[in-house]
Amino acid sequence: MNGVGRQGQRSGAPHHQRQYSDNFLETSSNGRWLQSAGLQHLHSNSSIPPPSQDYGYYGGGGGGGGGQGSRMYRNGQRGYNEYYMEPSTPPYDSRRKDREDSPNEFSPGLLDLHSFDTELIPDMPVSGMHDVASQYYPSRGRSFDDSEPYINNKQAERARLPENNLLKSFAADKEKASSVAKIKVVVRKRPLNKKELAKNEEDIIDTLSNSVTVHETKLKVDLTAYVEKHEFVFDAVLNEEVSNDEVYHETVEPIVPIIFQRTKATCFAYGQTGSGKTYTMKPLPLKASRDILRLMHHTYRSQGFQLFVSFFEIYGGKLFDLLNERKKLCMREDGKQQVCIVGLQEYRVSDVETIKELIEKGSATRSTGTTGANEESSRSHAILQLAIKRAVDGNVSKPPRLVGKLSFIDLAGSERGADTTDNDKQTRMEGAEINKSLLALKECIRALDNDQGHIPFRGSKLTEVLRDSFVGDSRTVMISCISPSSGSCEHTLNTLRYADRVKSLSKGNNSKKDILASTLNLKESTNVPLSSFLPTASAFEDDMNDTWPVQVEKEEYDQSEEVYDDPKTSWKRTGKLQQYNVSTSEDNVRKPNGQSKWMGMPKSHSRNSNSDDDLNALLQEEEDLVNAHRKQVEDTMNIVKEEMNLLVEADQPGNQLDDYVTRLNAILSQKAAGILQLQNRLANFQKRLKEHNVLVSSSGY
Ligand SMILES: Nc1ncnc2c1ncn2[C@@H]1O[C@H](COP(=O)(O)OP(=O)(O)OP(=O)(O)O)[C@@H](O)[C@H]1O
Repeated sequence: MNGVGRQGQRSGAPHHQRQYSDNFLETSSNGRWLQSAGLQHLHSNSSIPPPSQDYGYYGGGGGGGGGQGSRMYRNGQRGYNEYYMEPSTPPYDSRRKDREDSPNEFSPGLLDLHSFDTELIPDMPVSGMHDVASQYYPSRGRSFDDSEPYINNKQAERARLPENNLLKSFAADKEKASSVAKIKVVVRKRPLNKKELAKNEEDIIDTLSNSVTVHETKLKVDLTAYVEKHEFVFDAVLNEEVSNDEVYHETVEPIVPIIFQRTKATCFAYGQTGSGKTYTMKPLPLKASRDILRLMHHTYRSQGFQLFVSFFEIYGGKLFDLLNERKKLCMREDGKQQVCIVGLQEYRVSDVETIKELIEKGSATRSTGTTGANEESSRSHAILQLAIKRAVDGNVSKPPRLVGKLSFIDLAGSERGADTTDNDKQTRMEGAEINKSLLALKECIRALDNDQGHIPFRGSKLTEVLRDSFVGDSRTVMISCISPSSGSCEHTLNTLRYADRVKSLSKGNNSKKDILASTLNLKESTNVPLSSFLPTASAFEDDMNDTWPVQVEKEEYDQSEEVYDDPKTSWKRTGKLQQYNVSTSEDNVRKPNGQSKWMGMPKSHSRNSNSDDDLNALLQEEEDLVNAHRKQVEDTMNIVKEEMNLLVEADQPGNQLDDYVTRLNAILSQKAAGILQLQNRLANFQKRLKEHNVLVSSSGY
């Protein structure tokens, strides 16, 4: 079964090879993120390296391209540094001695509660905003490296436009930034690995556009096999052929410009052990740094922005500085509930080479071990932060204040109790701690999902760090990594369900898209006999175009019971549902006054809905709807059961197990009550329908 991912979607674009054979000279997408941030004028085509190539620098499966990639990187980098960077040499090299003496060049700063300001700098005037590129080179394709020689008189004149024009340009960037989704959830499927191939494990994941389908083989009581299909829709789904470059384009690239707009952004990878989190996360900070430096040295030139890097891990519930010989760190909360990490060293950097070395050093220091599922498993949560700072009021004698921050979190992999039987005591203890923190993360997600006033961020060190990602003017990208193998089916479903839950958190911001996505997800879990298990692209398309989204959206969003109480209006609204395509009509978006799209359907579509066929179809749809909901509730219960298992793993002295159990029990009862309510509604619906039937036949229809 071949997954068809985003590649297929990009018509006309050259087909990307796997990570190890990336097209190093590919420029078609170089300007995409700039475009998305309204900065397309910075698009480069020549003397600097493209912003997001994968240089094969990091190991793993991508190693094949290392040689060429590294060469390309060095060549390109030279050109880049010549223009923008102070001369730089690696941080721990004796050749650097002269630079190390200069605190401005490469200065590890010891951070404490006072100097590590997690609070963003107040909005500052942007006088003297240096936006040469947007003034001089509005067209795509011009490299900003060679901007100066091309300035002609007209352009120079434009450059002298009053300052309020520059302010407008800044405001436009800001506006563009606000259009980036608050939470973006992306799924990445990795290829089958050697171990899985050796065991003849099947690829059970299909991807199409931004939907992913898991084909779960199950047995009936009479032992006949059948396949249960679980469908999910996310903001993006990346299949096994997608390169790390493409992952960057899809995830981090659009949020890079936003951190100059006083925003904290976080990208984290989630998934079972061995699913590809580290492989996915490792290249991202370097790619982002490259883009940040470009912006700093061009669009925001002379603005006094500085870039700082820090890298630490959470291992066994404790924090360690990965750039300072694993020094133990403390986490504190200040009066404004901002989390500060006392003692964390952060490095001021101004060139990509240095950042690369810091990342490599930190990664090498990270705690890894071997688990049953991954020989080089990350046993900690690693957090790499890129902070943009600026001197307040241009006063360089004062410590610079934080402008924005981009955090990369490579979570340790989740494991089931069943996977850990081969592990030694240490590994099991680590696993318990990892599961405990992931459980705390899920608790927070659930609390946010339920709009609970209290979000238990203090449940673990991990959630304390992640607090920034979910509150205030933040942007979050979650990359859910999944294995394609049949042996990982249960894990994969758990990962996708939680990803789905995180996605639902962004509904408020991105209503139309998310409503559609969310409703489509409710189509998941359709049973099909094994014999009919022949998925095709067209079959998927058919599925996507049916009427489910409309119905489920109503079920999910319409809290107004009166919509159901009036059979007459209900009939008018629901007749010929197939004609309404959720994804295209503005009317379909839920209105602020609580009315659903149903109330706003065009009259011309509301007429001929009185035939028996329609009645039966409607009844069938309603039944299907309730069944789908019931299935979803069952799935939720399965998740809770799975969490119970995690809980047992996390059962360490001092953990408040009872609290967890009580909360999980409450969720279970709530879900059970939900099922009951749905059943009652169905019964009520059927009763009203029968009455209506009688009415319709007696009136001569
Ligand atoms: N998309 C991919 N293409 C090729 N190889 C991959 C891909 N994703 C992961 N791999 C390979 O799979 C193995 C496991 O990946 P990785 O270490 O990133 O998993 P992980 O989720 O970080 O695991 P853990 O949680 O145990 O640290 C590595 O050898 C990696 O190179």
